[in-house]
Amino acid sequence: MANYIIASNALVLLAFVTFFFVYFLRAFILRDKKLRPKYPPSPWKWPILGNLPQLLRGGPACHTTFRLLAKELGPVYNVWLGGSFPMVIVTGEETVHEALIKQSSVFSSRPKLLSWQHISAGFKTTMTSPFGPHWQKLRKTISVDLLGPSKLASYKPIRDSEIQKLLARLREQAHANAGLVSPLDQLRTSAVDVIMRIGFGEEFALMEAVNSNRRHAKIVELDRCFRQLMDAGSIFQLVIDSSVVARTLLFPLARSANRNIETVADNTVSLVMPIVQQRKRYLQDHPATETRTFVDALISCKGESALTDLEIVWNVVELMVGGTDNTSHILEWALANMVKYPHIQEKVYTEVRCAMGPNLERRLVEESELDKLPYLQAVVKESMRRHMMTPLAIPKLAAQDCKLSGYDIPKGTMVVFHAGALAMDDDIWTDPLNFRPERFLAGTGSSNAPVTQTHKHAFMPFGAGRRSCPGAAMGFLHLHHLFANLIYAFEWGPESPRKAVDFTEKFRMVVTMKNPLRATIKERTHFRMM
Ligand code: HEM
Repeated sequence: MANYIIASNALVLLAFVTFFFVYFLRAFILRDKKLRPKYPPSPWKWPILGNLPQLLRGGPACHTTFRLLAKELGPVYNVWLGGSFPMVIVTGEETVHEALIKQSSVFSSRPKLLSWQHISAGFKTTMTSPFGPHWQKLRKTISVDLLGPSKLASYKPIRDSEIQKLLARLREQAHANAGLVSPLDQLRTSAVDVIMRIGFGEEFALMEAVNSNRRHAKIVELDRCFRQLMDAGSIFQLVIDSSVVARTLLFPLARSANRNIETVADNTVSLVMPIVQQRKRYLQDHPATETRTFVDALISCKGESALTDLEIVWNVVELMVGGTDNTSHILEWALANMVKYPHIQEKVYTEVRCAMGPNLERRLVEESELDKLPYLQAVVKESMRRHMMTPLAIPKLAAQDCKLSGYDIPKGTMVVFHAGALAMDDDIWTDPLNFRPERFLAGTGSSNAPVTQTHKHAFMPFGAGRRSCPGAAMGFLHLHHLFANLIYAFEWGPESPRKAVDFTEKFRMVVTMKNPLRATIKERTHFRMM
């Protein structure tokens, strides 16, 4: 017994001695500054809680808190959310280029956020998948088979018929409400309908003929799931996903947020799975069928690239959410600015009319005419800059130890590239708070070139580098085409002459209007609906 006590005391003593030896050895080695890791600066932090209190005090507008912190700390800094690693925030153009372009293989992975696993079949979707062969195969399928130029062109009849329906719905709503409309709801219905038809195929659209009410109910249900899925990506969720301390402190809230995600995930799967399985059976029975829809392309991945039914469901849902939420909210911001700045609206309208030529019988602005509308395109871009929809993009993960702007970034660090801060940087943009579409046109400014020509990453609403949005071309096409037709068909005015548009922002992970736009519309005199 005595021997046992002596042995265990000796062990404890040895452990202490080893600990202090290692501690002092490390301190001795790191005395030399060159050997000491140089981490990015961070704001003053609380013990254990790190920077959580500052972040939570900033409320939901933490993208603004992050932007303001950059003024104090510089273009790369750490915030501690109570996890094992800090989160690195990047707000500088050169650092974005260094990370996402020059070191793209290091900064092209994603963190495995707890909530994502429920809505990605365990990180098996394009957006959530870590950098590697699975992501590369998915990304290729999406970029070539679903969103390549010829595929985009093939969806034109769908876009045209949905624009007709959108204009008709707005006109109907205006007639019933003395000219007053709520464009967001109409834009969402349209965006969801277009993406459903592209995603699931015309067979889905044909349900309309069979039972229009049932189809509409399904669209509404799916849209509700899409909205809830966007909420699942809120900044609150990001914080509790990445911080043990936040999860522990806010346990009841964190638990209920997780339950919500599980519920919305179950609802989404129960709605989409039957469509996927039905289409799979059809393709098995008709092997010669041409690949047309998102679902078809994902089902046709064979061999090593083959996806399970659940993976197909979540990949198709991800594309649909990407294609609906952004488009409808960006257009809402653009229309709000048209109401606020009638002279800009008039300029857009004049440009569209000139591009349409003298033939006033024409009813829709054609996609082929969009190239003749540089001012309209600049207005859309300025709306995206001024109200950057995804200011923090989607977080990345450092796949290995590396250096960024001279700082050491350990493997496994979550890195957020702050596109919103770049879009409002007053070292890059003149009067960034002002809505000035001209800044995107050549021939303006002292250098006679648009800002984006000299500052490549100043405007990155679709992210940058390997993980940038594969739907950018589709996104711009939908935005320009819809916006041109909305301005060509209607003159947009305020809800009432004395009520200014409320531009207050609401931030979940995307920036939307806190109070959805309500506006009056007047049909343009030349415009005739079929
Ligand atoms: C105006 C519309 C759109 C905007 C503003 C937008 C914005 C973004 C942003 C900011 C990212 C993150 C990029 C990053 O991590 O650096 C992203 C990723 C993504 N977007 Fe979009 N998007 C739009 C439309 C679309 C459309 C139409 C689709 C597909 C139909 C789509 C599918 C995706 C996918 C799959 C990813 C993940 C890419 C990856 O991780 O490899 N998006 N988008």
